[in-house]
Amino acid sequence: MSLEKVCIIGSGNWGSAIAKIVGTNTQVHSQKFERTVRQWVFQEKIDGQNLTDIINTQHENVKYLKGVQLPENVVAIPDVVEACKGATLVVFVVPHQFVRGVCEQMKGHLAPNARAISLIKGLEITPTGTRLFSEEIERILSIPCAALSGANIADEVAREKFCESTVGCQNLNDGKLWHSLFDTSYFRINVIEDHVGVQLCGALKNIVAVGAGFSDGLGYGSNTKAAIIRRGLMEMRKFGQMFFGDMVQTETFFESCGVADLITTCSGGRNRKVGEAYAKTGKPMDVLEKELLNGQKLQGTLTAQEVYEFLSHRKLENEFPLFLTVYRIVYENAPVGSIVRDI
Ligand SMILES: NC(=O)c1ccc[n+]([C@@H]2O[C@H](COP(=O)([O-])OP(=O)(O)OC[C@H]3O[C@@H](n4cnc5c(N)ncnc54)[C@H](O)[C@@H]3O)[C@@H](O)[C@H]2O)c1
Ligand SMILES: O=P(O)(O)OC[C@H](O)CO
Repeated sequence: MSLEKVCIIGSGNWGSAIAKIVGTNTQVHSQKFERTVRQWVFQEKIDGQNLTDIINTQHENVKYLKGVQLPENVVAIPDVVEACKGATLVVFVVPHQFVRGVCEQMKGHLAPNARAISLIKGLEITPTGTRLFSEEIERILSIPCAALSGANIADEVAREKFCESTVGCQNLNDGKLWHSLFDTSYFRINVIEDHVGVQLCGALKNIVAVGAGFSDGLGYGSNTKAAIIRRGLMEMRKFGQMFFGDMVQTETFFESCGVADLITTCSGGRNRKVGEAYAKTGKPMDVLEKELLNGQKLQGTLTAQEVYEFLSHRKLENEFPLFLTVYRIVYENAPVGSIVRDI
């Protein structure tokens, strides 16, 4: 049996943390995977040096995951076509606004039996429809795509602090393979057959996290945040039921990708952090993103806008008061205090 050739598309904070796990596991399971893991890195200069050269010599992504050693079998490649050529397993981990462009470049370069997994927390939403990134990847590249999502703040995972994550897939044989690629003693994977629910949770929780940040910035306490989390969870489930019906299982909301991710993201995530700073300073979100995240990307504000456009097109925005309020605060200058008054 030939060995699986793994490639990672993306090298931000989560992309780097996952490269550490994948690079380790291809060595542990050498009967299944080729040792070398190719990682597509969006090229940038750090003090005059290419980020890819730094990763390949120092084995550290000094911009997006400072202080964490990457396995030396992870090879950073700036050209996406070269990185993915002939790959049989493709791990997508780029911020959601870049997925389509990257996929278009990869067309025709993967192995014929390739499979993918999306670690992206976002949805492809337009006023006329909503698509999961697994569907978008399947549509553009004509390969099956599973999803991984969970209560996984990248810095904590990279420092090997115990957590769980959920793989949602349509084919349990592929699920076993993804389990071997990602599961470690500190990153425990549960495989379920609900790739839709896994992705919906990962995307929508980012809107709730921005709301939790507003609450923190206004000085409200744990009770208020718990109320935002509870209402957020209800809206996430309702969105799933309304637009994906039986494809989303209620049990999925009790997995790591569901309530656990909501809790962690509303406590320690970037969306929460920037939401808090917005409530305290009133500076525009894009300015705060630049000031506070050093090139990392906020996903919750964009998702709030995309979800609002999708819902308002159907005159359903009032059915989702928390999602609507986060949108109005960010994009319509609604007072931050409406996060408790209007939900
Ligand atoms: N960071 C986390 O803790 C975490 C955990 C779980 C899931 N996620 C999800 O993983 C996905 C990727 O996030 P991340 O944290 O790895 O990234 P990030 O936000 O840390 O970094 C942004 C990345 O985008 C790249 N980039 C910038 N401009 C680009 C362009 N024009 N085209 C392509 N790439 C470009 C940057 O080089 C960088 O690699 C997101 O959907 C996120 O929600 C993140
Ligand atoms: O930092 P955030 O807000 O993008 O959240 C990170 C992860 O999704 C938490 O699981």
